[in-house]
Amino acid sequence: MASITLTNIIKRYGAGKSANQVIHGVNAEIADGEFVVIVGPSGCGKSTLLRMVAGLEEVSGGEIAIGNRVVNDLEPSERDIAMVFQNYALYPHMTVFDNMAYGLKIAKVPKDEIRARVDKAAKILEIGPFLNRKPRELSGGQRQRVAMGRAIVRQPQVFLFDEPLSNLDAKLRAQTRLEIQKLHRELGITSLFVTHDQVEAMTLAQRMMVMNAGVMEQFGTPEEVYNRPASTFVAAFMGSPPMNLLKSAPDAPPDTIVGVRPEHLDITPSGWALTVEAVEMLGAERLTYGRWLHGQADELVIVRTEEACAAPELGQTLCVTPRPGKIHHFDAATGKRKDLGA
Ligand SMILES: Nc1ncnc2c1ncn2[C@@H]1O[C@H](COP(=O)(O)OP(=O)(O)OP(=O)(O)O)[C@@H](O)[C@H]1O
Repeated sequence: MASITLTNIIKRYGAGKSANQVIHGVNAEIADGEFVVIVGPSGCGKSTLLRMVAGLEEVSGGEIAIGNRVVNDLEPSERDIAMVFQNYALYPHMTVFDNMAYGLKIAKVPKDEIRARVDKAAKILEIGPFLNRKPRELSGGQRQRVAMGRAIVRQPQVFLFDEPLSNLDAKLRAQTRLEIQKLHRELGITSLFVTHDQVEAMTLAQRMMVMNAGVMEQFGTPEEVYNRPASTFVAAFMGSPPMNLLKSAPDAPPDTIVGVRPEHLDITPSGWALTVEAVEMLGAERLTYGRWLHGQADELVIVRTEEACAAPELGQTLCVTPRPGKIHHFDAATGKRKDLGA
């Protein structure tokens, strides 16, 4: 196993005047055995970052080290990594066993050893009964497990996952998420996992890197990222519905955006007076969308309450108060959290 160190990583596509820089100096230290998720919206550069660690993309600047070895100039096959892709990339004409064994055969691992490693991985992933089937005879979830099995048998220092769950339906995705967690607990292999799905990121990550337009906005545990977002971008990206970000809250310091999560607004006899515009019933909870007119300002505020609370009527006035200690302050010019480091 090994740590991964990213030092001032830069990526440019193209050259000269048409060069397009898509990664702008990422620094991160991923500990030996850690499970780190790279999350961010489409186009933010997460796949590019992962592919640079894999050696599938060249690094334009900076240094990537796996363990104590700088790998910038090493071929993917020399990096001691295994990658699991979104589309599984299984060989259709080979059995499950042969798909899992293929990399080992190429590496001239002895036959007995291959058999033992494939059997062990098949047992962990519960795909033993399918070893003689072809990929087309498997469900999407089973194929995804074969793809993971192929990575496991190589006993790499590092696992790289590129949106491996996005082709699965919601139920299977949730189940496979649990299996990946279990796998990581059992094998303890350093893992980098790319997703655009914040729920996947929150549930899988020991720490997560939140990317925005080629910049790493925050690197922290799910709790840190949710409870102390480093910027308005992170505050809005993590959490559904997102944090309310108010440009002109009364009593706020000048040039400050005030953030309050929808679940941290309590309905009170007085407070911020919202006009209810929409109510959504989501089962265990209810979302109320209210317009807050105060001074020159006109802002939409989302309130999340338990389903048991009385349902607000459209058009009624609803007063809410942020819960003490749950208010976030961001710099209006930069979007950065104001009490960072405090
Ligand atoms: N081969 C390429 N040539 C030029 N630009 C590229 C290339 N690959 C990616 N890009 C650009 O780099 C940026 C980052 O792309 P990347 O695929 O890493 O984003 P992503 O966060 O993984 O997005 P998605 O979730 O949609 O896959 C995008 O603006 C993309 O258009």
